Amino acid sequence: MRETVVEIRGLYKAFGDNEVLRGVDLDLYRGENLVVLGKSGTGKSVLIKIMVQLLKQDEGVVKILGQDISKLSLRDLNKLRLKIGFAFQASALYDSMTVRENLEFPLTRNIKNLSRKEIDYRVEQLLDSVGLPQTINQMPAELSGGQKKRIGVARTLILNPEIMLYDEPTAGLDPTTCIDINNLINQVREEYKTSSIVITHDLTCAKQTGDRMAVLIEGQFKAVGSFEEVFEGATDPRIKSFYDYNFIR
Ligand SMILES: Nc1ncnc2c1ncn2[C@@H]1O[C@H](COP(=O)(O)OP(=O)(O)OP(=O)(O)O)[C@@H](O)[C@H]1O
Repeated sequence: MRETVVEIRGLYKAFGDNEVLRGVDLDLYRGENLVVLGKSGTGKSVLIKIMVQLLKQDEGVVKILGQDISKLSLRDLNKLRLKIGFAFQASALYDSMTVRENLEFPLTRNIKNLSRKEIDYRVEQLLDSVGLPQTINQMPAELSGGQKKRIGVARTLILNPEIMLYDEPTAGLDPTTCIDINNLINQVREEYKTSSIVITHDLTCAKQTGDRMAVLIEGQFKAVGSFEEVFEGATDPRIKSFYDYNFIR
């Protein structure tokens, strides 16, 4: 039996007349990478923002690690949020801080009484994991786009999240760097035993990282399954066109 770490049922969200999510059901199983695909503006970011309650749903239930997030006190919600790593579309590093300070920040803000040695160990371990130990004293402005993404992932991992949410991890990167980031997403799963939702437009990223695909169309998941199940022999023209206009390696 697969353990469900995120369970979404009957999720609705509208902004005025704009009905974005119209009955979303989705499960994320422990240890899998689930890719969420959909055209621009279909509500992918809204969905993950609801998962961390940066936005509130109008209707529906989101259970994370067994907890109904809309029923939690702010204190319990904040505790749960620490188990969810949110790797933003832009890497969201603090420009005025070095790489070391960027990584230390979530640690020292959330865990009291860590020794200098423990902090240094954790920062260095994470930088090794993402293959960038040499950047420790650099400023974000000195890093390439791909390096910034890696540091963003390292910073997200520093609190040992059980669930990772990647929002457009390969956006704006050249094809070779995209492959590096896809490999990193897979490596993170192996090394840190995370369960992840990867939001992307990039079908190469989807194919390389995803155990399952979920395609969001008109506010609902219309197809969920392996890459082959969803795309090969797809008859729904909305899914077919998505596939046809992407270049797959
Ligand atoms: N805070 C908000 N207030 C009003 N409308 C919003 C808000 N956030 C999102 N929307 C609207 O919800 C819809 C879905 O937005 P969302 O950012 O989730 O799309 P997306 O699928 O992530 O797109 P992209 O792939 O371009 O990032 C859009 O029409 C957007 O304008």
